[in-house]
Amino acid sequence: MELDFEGVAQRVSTGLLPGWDAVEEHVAAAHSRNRSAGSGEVADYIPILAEADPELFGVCVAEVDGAVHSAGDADVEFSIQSISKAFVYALVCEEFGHEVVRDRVGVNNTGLAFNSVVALELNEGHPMNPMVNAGAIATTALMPGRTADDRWAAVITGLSRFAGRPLELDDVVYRSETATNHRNRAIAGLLESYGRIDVDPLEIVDVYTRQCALLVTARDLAVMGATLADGGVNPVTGEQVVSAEVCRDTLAVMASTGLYERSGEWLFEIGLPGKSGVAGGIVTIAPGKAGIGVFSPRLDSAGNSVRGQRATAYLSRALGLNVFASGPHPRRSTSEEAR
Ligand SMILES: NC(=O)CC[C@H](N)C(=O)O
Repeated sequence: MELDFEGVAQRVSTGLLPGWDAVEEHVAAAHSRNRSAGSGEVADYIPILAEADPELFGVCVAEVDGAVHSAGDADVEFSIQSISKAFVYALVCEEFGHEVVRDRVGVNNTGLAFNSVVALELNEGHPMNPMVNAGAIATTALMPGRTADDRWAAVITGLSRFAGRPLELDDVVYRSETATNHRNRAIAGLLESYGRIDVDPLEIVDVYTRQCALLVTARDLAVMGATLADGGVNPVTGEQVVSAEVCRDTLAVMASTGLYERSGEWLFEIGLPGKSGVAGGIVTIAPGKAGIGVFSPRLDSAGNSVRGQRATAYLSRALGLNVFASGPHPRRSTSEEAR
């Protein structure tokens, strides 16, 4: 797409959340209304994830002014899994800029499952977007560093800055996925065969597997999301983690591909950029307003948390976050128009 933005400033969207008490009340309601929603299955293709307590359920909203509201198991740790893809993508965008990342990794939905090999083959090895495994592995391969260890260090440091605290690896999850990630190794091998990565495929899958095994809480996800909602400034630590342009680009990709082949449905119901992970987390961003972090391990067939989707949908509606929702602008009075 050839576009011309020369001399056109990016205007910032405005709008406020309701007051502190109302947000607090709605976060509690998002939890209580969905606490007994029982459908979905805990992921088991990574063996250790099958052991998660399916009843865990946490909801958290972090506002861009630093206020944090939570309900339920918002401080229980779980592995970040695919949610990491959005934040690693932001770090790589910060490093290389809009065009390079758009051309190398892509921004279009595959319409296929997150771990699809067919999607790669159908697109001549182009990874398509950073939120599916192929694009995420290609993105992790762009992280700065000479060795796999350097890249891993850059991932853990970068994601910790988004969370505002030092994140740690869940070694058990990492080892469980390493023993079973043959499909991701196949994807990385294909990426190499198509000349789409310049690093050792097995080494980069290892960094990617570690990145997915970082431990976070729903609260961390809310703060990480709020950083993307706040022009790249972590609202709790005050640190500028990435630029505002990078946030805009990352959120656009999340909106179109963050929930894989269910992204259209997500946008239709919730109207916000989000990213899910198979451990049961979802991060959602209301630009200029807040980040939402939810966690509950039971998933739908696309790998998205059932209670998490329900709680986020409630919050989007109740807090007025859907970016497509508008009301009629107050009309000018006839006397004003006559002037
Ligand atoms: N959807 C996910 O969360 C998938 C992440 C997982 N680590 C994988 O690569 O399969």
